[in-house]
Amino acid sequence: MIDIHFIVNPIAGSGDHSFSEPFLQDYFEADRYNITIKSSGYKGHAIDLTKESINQQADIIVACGGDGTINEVASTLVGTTIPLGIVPIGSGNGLACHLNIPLNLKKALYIIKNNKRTAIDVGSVNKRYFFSNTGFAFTANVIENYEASQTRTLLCYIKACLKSFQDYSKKEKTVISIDDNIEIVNPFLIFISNSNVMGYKMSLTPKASLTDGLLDVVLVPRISRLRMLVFGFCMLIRKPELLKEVKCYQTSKLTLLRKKGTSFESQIDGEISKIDAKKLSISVERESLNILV
Ligand SMILES: Nc1ncnc2c1ncn2[C@@H]1O[C@H](COP(=O)(O)OP(=O)(O)OP(=O)(O)O)[C@@H](O)[C@H]1O
Repeated sequence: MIDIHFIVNPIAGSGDHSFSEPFLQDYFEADRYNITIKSSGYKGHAIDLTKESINQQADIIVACGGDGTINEVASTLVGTTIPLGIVPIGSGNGLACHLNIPLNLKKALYIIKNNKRTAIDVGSVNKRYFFSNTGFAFTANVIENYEASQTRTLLCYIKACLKSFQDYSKKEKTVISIDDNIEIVNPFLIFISNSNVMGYKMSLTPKASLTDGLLDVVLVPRISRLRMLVFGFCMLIRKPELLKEVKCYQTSKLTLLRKKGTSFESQIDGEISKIDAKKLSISVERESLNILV
């Protein structure tokens, strides 16, 4: 028998999800599969549910949600041999999009049933894992405004972007040094990505690969509002490097040092996260997560 545990975020995306044993048994026959369904009740709960499933010797653990839920489940699975399945019922679904996991529920379930595994790279910021991306300044502010809107739709995401453009000039002064050779005063954006999709099929790092042992970095210094709009357009056409102020490169590790500013306002896989440390060590662990694709 194959034990599959589904960890469902009931509020992900539209928040209208019906996972029941009879429904899943239409895809996973009762004589071959044991199905367990767990529902997360609050932020971070999926971590404990995954730990419990590991102790219960699950053969496959499936994250049903968006990038935030995947982060919680996958972070707990790194270093184990248990493969992660993904049912993308979130809003942005960035990692699922990179992996070509269909948004169609039935098709996503067949991918899990096929049991085809691949190992992907995993990013880490001061030992916190990210699978899709992490970012500072504008990208963190967008997520902060998005979370405050309480509704996870594309329209709310666009409104969060517009509000973040307005907020930018009101932010406290920050000075960030990168690998001791680049110093940015009030950066507009620092974005570090493992995957090639941010969410809603948008991308700042279209050339990123989940298996190259590298992170794709996008740095945008302080720019005028007009240049911000041009940058927004370049992002929509997936060519951020067209703006001459933008620096894009790949690396396996980097260090950010906060020389001025009270904390690193950051987002990790689309969830806001304030990091008080002065120094951030960001790196990639090669092919450390098994995933069903
Ligand atoms: N029952 C719950 N109530 C409130 N928040 C929850 C609950 N269960 C999980 N969460 C939190 O909801 C947040 C958002 O989840 P998730 O990322 O899966 O969906 P999403 O934001 O709609 O999708 P995406 O990240 O792809 O845009 C996560 O931080 C998760 O920890």
